Amino acid sequence: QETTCSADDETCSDIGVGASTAKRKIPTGFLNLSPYRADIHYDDGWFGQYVATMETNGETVHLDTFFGDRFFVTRHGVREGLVDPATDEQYFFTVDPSLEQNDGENNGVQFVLPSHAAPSKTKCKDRYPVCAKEAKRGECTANPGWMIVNCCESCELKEGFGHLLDSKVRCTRERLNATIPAWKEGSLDDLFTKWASDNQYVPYHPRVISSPGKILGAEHDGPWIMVFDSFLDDDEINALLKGASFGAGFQRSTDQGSVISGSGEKEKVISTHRTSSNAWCRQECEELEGVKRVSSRIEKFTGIPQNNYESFQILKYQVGEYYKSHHDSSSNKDNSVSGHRILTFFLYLNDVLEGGHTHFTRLDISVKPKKGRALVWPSVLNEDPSTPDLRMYHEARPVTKGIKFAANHWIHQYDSKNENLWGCSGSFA
Ligand SMILES: O=C(O)CCC(=O)C(=O)O
Ligand SMILES: [Fe+2]
Repeated sequence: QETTCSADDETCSDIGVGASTAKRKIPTGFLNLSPYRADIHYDDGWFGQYVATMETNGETVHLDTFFGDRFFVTRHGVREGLVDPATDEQYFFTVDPSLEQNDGENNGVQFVLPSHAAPSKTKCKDRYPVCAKEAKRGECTANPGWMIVNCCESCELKEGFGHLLDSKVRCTRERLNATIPAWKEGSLDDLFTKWASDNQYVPYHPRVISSPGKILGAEHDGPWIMVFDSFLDDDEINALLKGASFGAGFQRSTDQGSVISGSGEKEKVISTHRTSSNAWCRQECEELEGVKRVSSRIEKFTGIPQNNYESFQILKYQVGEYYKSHHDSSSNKDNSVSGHRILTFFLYLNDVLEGGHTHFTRLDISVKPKKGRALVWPSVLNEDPSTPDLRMYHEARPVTKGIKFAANHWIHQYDSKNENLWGCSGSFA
């Protein structure tokens, strides 16, 4: 039978967050007849909360909802709304008592996304009712990437930003003040030579694993690869691990799919190449004392400003999990604003009982995870830092016993802070 609940009833808060009056629970079926995979979002009056994905296979998604709940649908993986082409109105669905069916079998409410539902032809559109309010309080300039893409209409009205929806206009190095490269010819050799020979690095226990001509005590002749066995102390490791649980926490790793909207959004796809989970260290995590110490140490080591770094990405591998062979930068010319990832600082945050080695597949060099160790390698050529070094493919071997925690700190050839702020890196986090 029907259940009722009030705002302080826990069962009311699974989807129908913030109910102020008693709400009646009712199952809703969502059926997708359109050719687009579609995400269902609970309308929280703000930017919505993702609840489920509707496939195009004719299967109904069943959700427990409450009367009064409102939902909207977007194209899967991005926030581009699906609209009725006749009216250009986005599909919203309110769970209304008048829609209740009681035919014995199909009790509840049904929402059908019709076959003609499609992304809007109007590109500069508000995707959320709250856009006007957000634009008014200055969000188009404070958070321009997200806002231009999601609240284009309001940002055009408020700031004249409509033309910036086109990522080719919005995302140029000139516009985003990202024209000075971190490395020129020879910078890479100079840096690794300094790390391997200057006494100031001795406390971090440097070791050259591979170097051109086997110079400076390398085990292998090849591109530069170094480790610092005492790079991190326990406080720093604990800070990174603690910060990993802030925000969204560990999520199954995704890849960037292809660009699917003119504004430059890329779909997130679950990776088969990589079965680990990862968390991004942003905001409060980046404020942690230990985390700040690690990033300023890396900045001091490299002489490359923080603006060129991505946030720490923290990785978790359970038994059997791996990351197959890949290159950390794009393997051809990189026309993105921040350019190639030129250097990877890879940090091991624990000792792994067995497995989990980082293996350079084309060089056949393996590095064992060890708590506090940093593994550092370039992804571009010394002679020309705009060209990827294709010898640097590597993989994370499966963990066979225990668990592995590690962190990436990727450094770009150009400033990446404005690129992120202006929504030019394919993700709008
Ligand atoms: O886990 C490892 O050893 C390597 C991971 C890696 O290459 C990456 O996350 O890009
Ligand atoms: Fe990698």
